[in-house]
Amino acid sequence: MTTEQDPVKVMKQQVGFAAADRVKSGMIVGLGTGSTTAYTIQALGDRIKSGELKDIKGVPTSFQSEVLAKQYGVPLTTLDEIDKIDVAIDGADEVDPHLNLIKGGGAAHTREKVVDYLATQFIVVVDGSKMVDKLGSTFRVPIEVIPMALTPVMRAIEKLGGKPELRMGVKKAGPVITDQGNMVIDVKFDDIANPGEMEKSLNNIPGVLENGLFVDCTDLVLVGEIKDGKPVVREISK
Ligand SMILES: O=C[C@H](O)[C@H](O)[C@H](O)COP(=O)(O)O
Repeated sequence: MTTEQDPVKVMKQQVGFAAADRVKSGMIVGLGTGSTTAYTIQALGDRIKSGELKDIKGVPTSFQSEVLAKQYGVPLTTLDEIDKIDVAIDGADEVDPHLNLIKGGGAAHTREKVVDYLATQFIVVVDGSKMVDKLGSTFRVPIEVIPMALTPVMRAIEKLGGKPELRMGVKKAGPVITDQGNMVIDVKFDDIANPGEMEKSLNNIPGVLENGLFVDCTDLVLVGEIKDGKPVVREISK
C-alpha cells in the first residue's frame, strides 16, 4: 500500500476481490450493493473475461449492482428464472460478534434481504471499521416505508423507543427514493437488546416494507484490515 492510497478503499478492494475468488464456474451469485461489492462485481467480470470463470449468472440486489454487472460483463438472471442462489456476496454497515448486521446505507436493504436470505452461502464483505460490539452503536437502522404510511410509521417507531428521521437526498432535493419507489427512515435506538425481536417488531408496523437488521443469516464475514502497513483479509465464520 502506498501512502497516497486511502486505507478504507484499500481494505474494501481487498475483501471485495477476495470474495470474488470464492465464486466457482456454474454458480448463481447474489450481487450485493455498495462500494465494497462494486470491487467484487469488477473482479467477477475480470475472471469471466480471462476465461477462468464460466457460466456464472448474477442476481442483482439493486439498480446499482445491475448497472455494474452490465458494465463489467457479468451475465444476469432473475429470481423467476432460477430455483437457487449458490452464494450471495454483500456489504454491511455494521457487523456484531454474532455476525448479525445492519444494512441499507445505500437504501438497498429490501432487495438485498430477498437475495441474501435465499442464498445457500451468504458472505459479507466489510472493512474493519464496520465491526461493532453491539448493533446500532455507530449506525442507525434503515427502514423502507411506503410513502402514504410515513407519519403513522414514524409514530409507531417512537413507541418502540426509536428516534426516526426521514433520509434526505445529498445531491437531490427532497427524500431519498428507493428502487421500489418508497422512502427510507433512519432510526436511532439507544439499545437494540435483541436484534431478532427488533427486526420482527419493525416489520410488523403496517406500511413498513423491510428494515435493515439482518439476523442469523450470515455464514462468513471477510474483514479487510491493515496489518504492518499491508492489507490483509480476516475470515470470521459461525
Ligand atoms: O444499501 C446498501 C447496502 O446495504 C450496502 O451493502 C451497505 O450500505 C455497505 O455499503 P459499502 O460497501 O459501500 O460500505
